[in-house]
Amino acid sequence: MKKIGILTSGGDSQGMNSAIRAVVRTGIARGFEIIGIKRGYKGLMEKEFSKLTSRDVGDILYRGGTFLQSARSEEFRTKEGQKKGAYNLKEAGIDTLIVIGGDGSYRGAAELQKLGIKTYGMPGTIDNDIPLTDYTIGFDTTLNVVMDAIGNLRDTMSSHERVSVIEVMGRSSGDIAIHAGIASGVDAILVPELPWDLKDISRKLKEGFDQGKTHSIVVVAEGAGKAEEIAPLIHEYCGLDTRPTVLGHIQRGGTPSAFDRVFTSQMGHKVIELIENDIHGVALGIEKNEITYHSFEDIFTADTELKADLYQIFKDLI
Ligand SMILES: Nc1ncnc2c1ncn2[C@@H]1O[C@H](COP(=O)(O)OP(=O)(O)O)[C@@H](O)[C@H]1O
Ligand SMILES: O=P(O)(O)OC[C@H]1O[C@](O)(COP(=O)(O)O)[C@@H](O)[C@@H]1O
Repeated sequence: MKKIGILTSGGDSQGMNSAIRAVVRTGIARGFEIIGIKRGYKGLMEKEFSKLTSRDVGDILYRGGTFLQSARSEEFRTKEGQKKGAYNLKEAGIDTLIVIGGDGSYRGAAELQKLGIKTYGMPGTIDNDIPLTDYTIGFDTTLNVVMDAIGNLRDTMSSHERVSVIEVMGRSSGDIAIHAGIASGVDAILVPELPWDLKDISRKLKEGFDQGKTHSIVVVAEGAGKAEEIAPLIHEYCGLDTRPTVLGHIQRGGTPSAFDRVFTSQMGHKVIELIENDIHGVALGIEKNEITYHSFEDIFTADTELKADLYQIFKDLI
């Protein structure tokens, strides 16, 4: 019976469990054996393999995180580590591997493809920073978590007439900040992809308070700066009382949204179809509401989309 390996790698994201469940259940129904690999490429190095049954993936659909767990592996970054990974898979009779993770995980999968393993990627990162997919796994859930947190902060900031400076995740992407910022009607959004002028922002915040506002919210993507540094600067520039909040890993938890559950189920189903058709060396995505796939090479060379149009909408709405 053909064996298919599956692992989750890099930062976990809400919906990974749903994707694993869909792969296991569809795969078994089509006559494949699904082998779960624990702790991403780290577990691949250490041969942490075990066969997954339909029952093993019961009760995980609505849980955040990944029951296969995730890790980062320095050993796997090396050529020797990658050869060891391919060897460990072949030794266990696994010639096909599904990797759920972000850009780094995709790079590892592409290396394994060159070493004779048929690999597949699924975009598992809350940051939404994988090209050729409109959404990544967990992004939608994270937006809802951030939106709730901003709502809570707004309540208390309003009572005390303060400015809340909220740092959200996104090492090199402003997607969480822009989407959550628009959804929450915030006053300023700082992202790594676009320039910003803190003195100008501070002046506008002050104008708002002078016109009767009782609170203001500034969202900062972590790749653009630190809330702990930006909050005192705003105070220095305009005199308003400010408070920094780093949302941190709270954003990566929580039960997956309906959107994240449904599209990961579709992707898990689709990847088994690709395996049956012997199409490999590709990563899946969702584009215009359709599950699509592209070669790793196309993903690595695609332009990283700047969300300038969405940012412009935000500017027009404040
Ligand atoms: N350029 C690369 N080549 C091969 N493997 C890589 C590469 N970059 C990252 N990896 C592997 O993928 C793992 C996850 O990558 P990382 O960048 O931490 O997360 P993500 O996949 O979420 O971007 C790393 O720990 C490493 O083992
Ligand atoms: O949990 P860690 O290892 O501190 O990683 C934090 C990072 O995880 C992320 O949420 C997502 O990163 P990945 O692309 O590795 O999934 C980043 O925005 C953040 O900088």
